[in-house]
Amino acid sequence: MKNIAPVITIDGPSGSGKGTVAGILAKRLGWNLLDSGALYRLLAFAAHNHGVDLTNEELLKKLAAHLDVQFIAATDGQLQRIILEGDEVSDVIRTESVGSGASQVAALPAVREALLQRQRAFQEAPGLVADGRDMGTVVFPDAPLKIFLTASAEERARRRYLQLKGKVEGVSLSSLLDEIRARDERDTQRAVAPLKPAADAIQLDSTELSIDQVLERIMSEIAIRDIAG
Ligand SMILES: Nc1ncnc2c1ncn2[C@@H]1O[C@H](COP(=O)(O)OP(=O)(O)O)[C@@H](O)[C@H]1O
Ligand SMILES: Nc1ccn([C@H]2C[C@H](O)[C@@H](COP(=O)(O)OP(=O)(O)O)O2)c(=O)n1
Repeated sequence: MKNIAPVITIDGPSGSGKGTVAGILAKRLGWNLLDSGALYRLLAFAAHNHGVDLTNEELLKKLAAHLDVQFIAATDGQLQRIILEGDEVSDVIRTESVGSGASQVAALPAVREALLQRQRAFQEAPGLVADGRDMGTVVFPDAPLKIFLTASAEERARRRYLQLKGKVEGVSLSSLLDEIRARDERDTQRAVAPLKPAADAIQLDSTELSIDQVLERIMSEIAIRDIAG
């Protein structure tokens, strides 16, 4: 039977606010959440732990197919928790070095293929908010609402800086800007499922918008489409 749970996709580059907005939206609607970037981050992290080279497509494909991961949904006052092979890794996978590894393994076609069904399995009633790079173009092409969230690279680096300052030692705005630009380049230029807006995506530039203003815009698109009951 066809799965009819509606999906809202939020794609865009690093630091555009996808994860924040997707998390709040899922909570507000009472829907499931797919943080697809976490899967690529988990794979890069697991590869590092198991001594697998980030260019070894065959081994990475196997690792992706057998990733022992649990997503524990957010509850009041607690963020979503991610458990890899029995250990909580929610925070350690968020560093820029794991992000860069994620972007490298994500360019490998066999890895993307191995993670595809795992991502589609999140499409369950009453609905799904999915964030990433190819949610609207490849994973959920029939989603009734697709958002492509952007912001200038300078603003995205500034947001990351504010987010990491005090938590991670030695962060600098200029190195974050370089890393964001390198990741943008790799994610948009790769041959398979590159970062780009779906033809039917609504493009939102959040450079000058607050998180609440972005949410307001998305809520009005949801209301227009009447997709959340
Ligand atoms: N519109 C916005 N204005 C200001 N800060 C924002 C906005 N959207 C997100 N942020 C902040 O920017 C940082 C990165 O956001 P995040 O949701 O992790 O981005 P992404 O998932 O696209 O990488 C977080 O600290 C978040 O609170
Ligand atoms: N659907 C997705 C999600 C992430 N990726 C890749 C590309 C990204 O640079 C890395 C990390 O993604 P993630 O969304 O966690 O990163 P940001 O929070 O945007 O910095 O994974 C992807 O190729 N496809």
